[in-house]
Amino acid sequence: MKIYEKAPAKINLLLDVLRKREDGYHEVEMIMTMVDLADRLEMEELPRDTIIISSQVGYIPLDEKNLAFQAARLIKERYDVRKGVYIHLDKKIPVAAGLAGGSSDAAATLRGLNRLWGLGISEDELCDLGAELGSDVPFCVKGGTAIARGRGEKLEHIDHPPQCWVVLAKPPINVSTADVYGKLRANELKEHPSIANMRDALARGSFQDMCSGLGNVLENVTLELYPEVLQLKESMLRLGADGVLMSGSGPTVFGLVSKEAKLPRIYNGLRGFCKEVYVVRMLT
Ligand SMILES: C[C@@](CO)(OP(=O)(O)O)[C@H](O)COP(=O)(O)OP(=O)(O)OC[C@H]1O[C@@H](n2ccc(N)nc2=O)[C@H](O)[C@@H]1O
Ligand SMILES: Nc1ncnc2c1ncn2[C@@H]1O[C@H](COP(=O)(O)OP(=O)(O)O)[C@@H](O)[C@H]1O
Repeated sequence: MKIYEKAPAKINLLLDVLRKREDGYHEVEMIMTMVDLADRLEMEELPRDTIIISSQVGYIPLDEKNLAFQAARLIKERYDVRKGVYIHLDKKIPVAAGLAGGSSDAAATLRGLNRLWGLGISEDELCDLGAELGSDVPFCVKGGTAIARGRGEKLEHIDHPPQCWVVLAKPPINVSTADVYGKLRANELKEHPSIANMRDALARGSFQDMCSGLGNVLENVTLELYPEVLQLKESMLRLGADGVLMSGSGPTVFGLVSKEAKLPRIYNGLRGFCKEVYVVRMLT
């Protein structure tokens, strides 16, 4: 039997860091939501007790470094499953982009293998397993729109954003999340974006207030390392996006757009100097 799972990308409408913790992670407050750009996973049981990963792209690891591999190994160990699985990753989400592609693949693997092997694991338990794989995996297990606290694993679901277009542009650089957090001076942050205002904007369905409430304290760190990300932000605004922000640790920049008629100008303008541009919808 073959089963399929979609693994959508996330964006951070808001990302605040409260402090650095003793364990090296940062205490965060984020508002995350999913967009309609997804990897597609195909999973099939194998007669041998092994995990095999394949993908149509050549630039991700296919061994135990792959987060889908780690998710399959974890679920097999924890639930004593002595069966094998073949997982094909049809990658559509840009890699190391701040869009949680790997985390979403891990989450989709947990959901998929729970189904394939009829394990009856609850969604909350899948989230706990996911937290062992990465801070963003629990959110990717549940999806929706949520405030994520702790190191990202404590979730509170909130209202979805008002429907709009999301333009994603990824410059040709790979950003390491650990590097960006490592360079952040969390105790010296002067300004913090307001979770309360953003939550309120979503509750009221106010597109305008959502755009003006966007904020990400990791942005300045990545902008300093890669000035082209700032150029991308400025171009998106100039071309007519209503609100613009870097997602996660970057380097992908997203623009929120309410009017479809604005899209061709923004898309064509960005494609002039950035190969990876996607126009998608919020996944509500
Ligand atoms: C920044 C965010 C925002 O959504 O996303 P991305 O840019 O990676 O998509 C996340 O916080 C990333 O989550 P994720 O990519 O799952 O991170 P992990 O694998 O758990 O951690 C990678 C490294 O980032 C740092 N890290 C991560 C999360 C956190 N709350 N504090 C940290 O300091 C740690 O140095 C850790 O070793
Ligand atoms: N299934 C996967 N898809 C993409 N990248 C993966 C996967 N498994 C492991 N990786 C590795 O994880 C790193 C981060 O990738 P990704 O999750 O796409 O980025 P981000 O953390 O910025 O959202 C990359 O360096 C990549 O080599």
